[in-house]
Amino acid sequence: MRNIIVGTRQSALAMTQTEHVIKDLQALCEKHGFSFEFGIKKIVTKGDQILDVTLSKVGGKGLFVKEIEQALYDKEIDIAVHSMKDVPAELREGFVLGAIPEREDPRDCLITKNGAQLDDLPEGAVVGTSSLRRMAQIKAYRPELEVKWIRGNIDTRIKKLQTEGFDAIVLAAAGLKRMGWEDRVHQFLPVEISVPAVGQGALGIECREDDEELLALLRLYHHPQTVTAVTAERTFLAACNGGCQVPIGAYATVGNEGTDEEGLITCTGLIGDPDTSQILKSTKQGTDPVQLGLAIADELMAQGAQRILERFRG
Ligand SMILES: NCc1[nH]cc(CCC(=O)O)c1CC(=O)O
Repeated sequence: MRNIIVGTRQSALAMTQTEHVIKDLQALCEKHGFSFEFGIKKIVTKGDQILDVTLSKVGGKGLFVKEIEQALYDKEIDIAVHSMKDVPAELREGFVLGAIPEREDPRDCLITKNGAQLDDLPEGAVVGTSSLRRMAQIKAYRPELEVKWIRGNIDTRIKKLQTEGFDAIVLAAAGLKRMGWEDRVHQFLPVEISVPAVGQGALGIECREDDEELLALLRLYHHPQTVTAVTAERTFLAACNGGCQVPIGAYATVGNEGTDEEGLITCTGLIGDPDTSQILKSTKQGTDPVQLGLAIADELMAQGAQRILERFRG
């Protein structure tokens, strides 16, 4: 019986995600005859220590991931559970994403003080977000609203909605759903209004690339459509050379099984300018996620994305 140690950040969301993953893996072990036990080790990351600062100001991709990879390398842990949207384009050498399980709701959502939806917020209402991508899209859709920074874990942000003069906040639906807080959501924003972050709603299970017995289990947890969608999105992101601190979003879906469109990928890429509210967007279809991601990046570059990206890359 091998004891698998799962590393996680200590935020409520990270802990919930990790417990959820362990439950799924235990079920797979039972079903397929693996004899693993699972334990949790909490790790404090740099991203967690500086939650009150705009992350783009402190710079660095993968702020939440570095310390966790070090623990994997030192064999203090065997698995790291990440939100895919926090996973940098390239993993440290010697590590792989052993599984990308089925995606939760990819959308952004709105929680408002008085239950209003985005269209009903009065002129001058203050909307809190911690992402340049959300900021650019909300400003473009409702220019008369005031969009302000709000930082902190989701529980902190929900508290700040009540205490710090915000009328609404925008968060990832997936986090709220995993926390069991879906009933607090006043509006799930259609992806036409807010293109989600690359990988939003998906988890990535990282492990050492030579950990064969663990990889055999994780392979059973892989969700092919999610992998294809996230690959298209991440290829687009990498081609734009942007981490999660630039105003970039992408969202891909894979056609329904058993229909004519099985395997057809539809992907939208977005680069927004939170200063001018200019939005560059392109939607394309194809069957190869890498080519699709690259083609969308090319299209946005042709539309002038470079000028926006340069300002935020730092
Ligand atoms: N950047 C923080 C972060 N990383 C993952 C999620 C939500 C869950 C997910 O996207 O899987 C969040 C919170 C948020 O953006 O509201």
